[in-house]
Amino acid sequence: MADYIYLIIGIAVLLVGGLVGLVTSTVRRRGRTSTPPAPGTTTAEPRVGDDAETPRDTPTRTVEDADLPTGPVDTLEPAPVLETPESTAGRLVRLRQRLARSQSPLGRGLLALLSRDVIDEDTWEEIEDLLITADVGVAPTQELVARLRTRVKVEGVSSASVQDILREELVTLVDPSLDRSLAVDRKDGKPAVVLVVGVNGTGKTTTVGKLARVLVAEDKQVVLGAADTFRAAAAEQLATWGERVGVPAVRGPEGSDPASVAFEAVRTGIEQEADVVLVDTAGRLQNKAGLMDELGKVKRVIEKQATVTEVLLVLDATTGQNGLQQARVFREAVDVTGIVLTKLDGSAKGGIVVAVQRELGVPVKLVGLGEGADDLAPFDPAAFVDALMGVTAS
Ligand SMILES: Nc1nc2c(ncn2[C@@H]2O[C@H](COP(=O)(O)OP(=O)(O)OP(=O)(O)O)[C@@H](O)[C@H]2O)c(=O)[nH]1
Repeated sequence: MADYIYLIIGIAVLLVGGLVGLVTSTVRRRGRTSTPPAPGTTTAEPRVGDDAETPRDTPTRTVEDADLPTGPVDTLEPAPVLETPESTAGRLVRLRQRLARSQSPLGRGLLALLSRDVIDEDTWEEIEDLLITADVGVAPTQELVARLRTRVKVEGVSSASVQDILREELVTLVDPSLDRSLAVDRKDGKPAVVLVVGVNGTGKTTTVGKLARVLVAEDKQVVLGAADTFRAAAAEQLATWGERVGVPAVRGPEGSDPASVAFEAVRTGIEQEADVVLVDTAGRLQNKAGLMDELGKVKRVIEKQATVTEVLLVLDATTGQNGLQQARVFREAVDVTGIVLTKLDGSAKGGIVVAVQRELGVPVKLVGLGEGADDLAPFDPAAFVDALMGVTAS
């Protein structure tokens, strides 16, 4: 009897052992043949040392409840949605008010002084001080005060006439006769080329981006050239400005020759039959000779293919005399044809418009009035003076 029991136990042990061996080898075989999980995904099977799955609070859905895709699944990236830049007319109305807010202390101050019952020598001195504090510059200030003195003496000082006299004389000072149009039309069957120069931090790259938007709003086809190869982020920044409005940006590796990037950008512009190529440059002011070499070379290289139709110098309105010093250095390095005065929204010293035009003998063509993408406007002397005097309706 005992023999039988031992025999049955023995057979049972063999059977269980065989069964366990069979199951293990099947599992191993399955593990070898299954495809490895895609990167970033987790396997469903727990492994040694794995924690148990966190219990889920939400009720599980049955297959019938789940929303199944009805059509083919689209795996393509959605096309980027291009922005529509604000039209020039629209931005002028908006920016005029901003200009008036920042510049009104000068206009209001002048008007208050000229409206005094008696305008004596002290008053004229106060007027002079006010103009000089607003960065108008000594010579233009003296000129303006001389003209105001004469007219006040001849025409009297009723409050209405004083306002008119001041307005007219300020417009004359800003010089409405200067040609402020931008040379951005194709020339000789080639794109116009605008070289944008200025010290880093003045808002140069931002201005190129904003200007591209102004031109796109005018239905122009634009190509950007990131010839500021000194700072890698500048090229990146410019490319982003371009992408937002569907404008291509030609860039080179960090530290590469700015002239070769400018050349490539113009070549691309010619190939694509663009209207304008806007070239951003690095304006390191380490010394005048270096700056002249760099900008001179960029210009020469561009002109092997197309004419540089415009050289815009970007100046920060908040830097006052420092900005004028920069203007002098750049004027010697390259033929500046227009000035872009940025950050006028952050400075109550709008007189810099007058001073910088006198210094360079070239007009302010554009003004930057904020960090927004469409906060760049053409400079209009009459609108500027109206803003100074708090008149925003014209
Ligand atoms: N408030 C105000 N800020 C401005 C204006 N224009 C530019 N900025 C700001 O000025 C800063 C410098 O602008 P950038 O365009 O990077 O200056 P940059 O001269 O190109 O400098 P790099 O790229 O180093 O060559 C940014 O924060 C801009 O948003 C403006 O009209 N008003």
